[in-house]
Amino acid sequence: MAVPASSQWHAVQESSNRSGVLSSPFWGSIRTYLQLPRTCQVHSSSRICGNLSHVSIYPIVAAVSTKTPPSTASIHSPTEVHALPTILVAEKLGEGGLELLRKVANVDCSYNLTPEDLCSKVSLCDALIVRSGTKVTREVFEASKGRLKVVGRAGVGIDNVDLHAATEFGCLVVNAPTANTIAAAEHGIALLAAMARNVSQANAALKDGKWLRNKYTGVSLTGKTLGIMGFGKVGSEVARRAKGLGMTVIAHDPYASVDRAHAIGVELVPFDEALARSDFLSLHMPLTPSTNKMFNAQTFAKCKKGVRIINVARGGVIDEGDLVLALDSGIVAQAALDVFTEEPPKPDNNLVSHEKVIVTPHLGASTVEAQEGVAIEIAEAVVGALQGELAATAVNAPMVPQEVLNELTPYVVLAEKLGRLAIQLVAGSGVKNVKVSYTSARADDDLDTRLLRAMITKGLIEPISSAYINLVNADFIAKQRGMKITEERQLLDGSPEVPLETIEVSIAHVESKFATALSDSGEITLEGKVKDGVPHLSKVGSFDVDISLEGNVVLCRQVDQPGMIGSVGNILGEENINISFMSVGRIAPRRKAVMAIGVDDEPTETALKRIASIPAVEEMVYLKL
Ligand SMILES: NC(=O)c1ccc[n+]([C@@H]2O[C@H](COP(=O)([O-])OP(=O)(O)OC[C@H]3O[C@@H](n4cnc5c(N)ncnc54)[C@H](O)[C@@H]3O)[C@@H](O)[C@H]2O)c1
Ligand SMILES: O=C(O)[C@H](O)COP(=O)(O)O
Repeated sequence: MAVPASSQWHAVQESSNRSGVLSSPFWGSIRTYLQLPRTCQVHSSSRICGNLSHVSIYPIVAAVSTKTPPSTASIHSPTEVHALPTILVAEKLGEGGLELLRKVANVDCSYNLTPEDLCSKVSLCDALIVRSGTKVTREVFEASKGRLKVVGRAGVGIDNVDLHAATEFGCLVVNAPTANTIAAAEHGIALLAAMARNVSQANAALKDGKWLRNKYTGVSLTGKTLGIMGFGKVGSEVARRAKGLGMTVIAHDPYASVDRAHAIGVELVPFDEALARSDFLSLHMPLTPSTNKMFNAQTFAKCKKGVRIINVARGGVIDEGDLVLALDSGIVAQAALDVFTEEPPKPDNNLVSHEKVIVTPHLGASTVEAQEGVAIEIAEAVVGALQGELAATAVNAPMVPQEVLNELTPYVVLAEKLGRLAIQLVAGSGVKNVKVSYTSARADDDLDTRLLRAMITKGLIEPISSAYINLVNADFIAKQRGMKITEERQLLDGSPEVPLETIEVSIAHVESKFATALSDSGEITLEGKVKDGVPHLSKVGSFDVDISLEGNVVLCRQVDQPGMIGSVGNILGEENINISFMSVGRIAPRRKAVMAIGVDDEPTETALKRIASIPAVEEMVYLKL
C-alpha cells in the first residue's frame, strides 16, 4: 500500500481499554507520585475517591514488571490481596490523627521501640510516623527494603530523620510544620519570663522549705532588647509576644524578609549586631550542618556581658560545653533550655544541673491543642502521600499542587515511556548525557517539569538496573550513575491551554541498536506528544511517526514501497499478534521509511525474525514499554 507523502497511516485497531485503573487521574497519581511498582494494582471497590476505606494497594500475583521492591513482593501474599497499607506510629500521637489514619490503614502504635525493634517492624510498614524522639536512620530505610514509602514527622524539626537516606531509598518525608508554632512560641515566652524571675529556682527552694526573697531577685523584661535568632514561624510569634511585654525586638535571619519583619515592628540585623545589642537571645533556627554549634565560645564572646539565652529550637545549635564555661565566667548570665544535644540528657549533664540554668524536657510542642493539631496535620499529609498526592509539606521532594499533577498526568506517563523506549535503543552501556526538550506555549514559570524529568529518569534507568525510582530519588540516582540530564524549552506561539506540545528525549555519545533513531546530529532521539489524553510517539530520529504508546512497539526501517504494511501486518496476524496502532513516516516517496507498530501482545522470536527477513526491511527493533 502506498502511503500519502504528507501523512502517516494510522490505525489498525485502537485499544478499547483506556478507561482502566491508570487512566483516572486519581488512581494514576497514586502510582505517579510514590511510583508504586508496576506489580502493584491500586483497586477501589468504590469510585468515590474520598472514601479510602475501599482502597487497597497490592501486588499483582502474576508480575508483569521486573522491578519490585523486594519486601513488597515477599510481604504480600495472594491471600492478602485486599490488605490496607500499614502505618507504624512510633511515638504518641493525638487521637484525632489516629482516627484519620485508622480509616485508611492498619495502624500499629508501638512506642519506645529500640532501634532494632524499629528496624524489624519497619519492613512490614508502608508509612512511619514519629516525633523528635525516634531516630530514623539509614539502617531504618535499609531494613524497610523499599516498602516504606512515607515518613511523617509529627512536628517541625526533621533533624532526627536521615533525609539523604530517605531520598536515596525513594521514601517521601513529610512534616507538620504549622500546628505547634504557637505552642513553641508560648513556651519560649514562658521560659523567658521564668528565667528572668528565677521562678524555677525559687519554686524548688520554697518546696525545700527555703524562703529566699533576696536571692531570687530577677530582672525586668520591659525596655530590654530581645534578639530573635531565626525569624521563621516560631521566631516571629515570639517576637509578637515579646513586643507585648514592652521589649525592643531585633532579629537575625539571613533568609527572612525585611518587609515581614517591619510589619511586626522588628528590625532585622546582622548576626554580630544581634549578639552585641541583645539582653536576651531567643534561638529559633533549624539544626543543620551550618547552624550546628553556631553558639559557641567565639559567639558568646561577642555578646553583651550578662546576656540571657533561651533555646526552644534544637540543643545542637549551642556548644553545650562552651555554654557551661560562659555561664561560669558570667559572660552568659542565665539560660533557659527546652532542647539538648542528647535527649534525654545524661543524668550527670552539668548544663542541666547548673544553678543559672532552667530546663524543660523538650516541651515546646507539648500542649493539648498543639498535639491534636500536629496529629491531624501529619495524618492528613501521610494519608495524602499514600494516596499519591504531592504533599504540601514534603521535605525531600518537589511540591506539585494537585491541579498541576492532574493536568500533567498523561505527560508524566509519556515521559516515562519515552525514557523507557530511548534506553532500549542504546547499544551497549554508558549513557551519560541525556537532553530533554519541551515545546510549549506556556511560559517557563507556568510549567513545572520536575515531575516529567523524574519520570524520564525512571524510564531511562529502571530497564537497565535494579534501582527503584520515583520522584523522590530520581535526581539522586541519575547523579549516582553519572547520568547528566539537562532540560531545555522552546516557547511556542499559540494557546497555553495544554501544558506541552512535545517532549523530546535525546541521548548523546552512544551507539544505537536502531541506527534510524539517530538524529542528524547523531543522538538517539525520540519525540512524543499527548493526543486526547493518550501518549503518542511522534518522532523517531528524523522520521515522523504517530503511534499510541500502549502495549509494546516494533520499529522497522524499510524501503518505502507498496505492500510493506501488508507484509508486516500479515506476519503479525499469522502469529496472532494484535496490532494496536501502525504508522509510517518517510522522507520522500520510494526512499527510506520508518514503520512504527504498536502491538498488544509480545511477538515471538519467530515473528520478529520473519519481519526482519522481509527483503525491504533494513533494520528492526522490538521495544517493551
Ligand atoms: N521545642 C520544641 O518543642 C519546638 C517546637 C517547634 C519548633 N521547634 C524548633 O524551632 C525551630 C524553628 O521552627 P519554625 O517552625 O519556626 O521553623 P521555620 O522554618 O519557620 O523557621 C526557621 C528560621 O530559621 C532561619 N534560619 C536558618 N538558618 C539560620 C541561621 N543560620 N541563622 C538565623 N536564622 C536561620 C530560617 O530562615 C527560618 O526563617 C526549629 O528548630 C524547630 O525544630 C522546637
Ligand atoms: O520540631 C518540633 O516540632 C518540636 O521540636 C516538637 O518535637 P516533638 O514532636 O518531639 O515534641
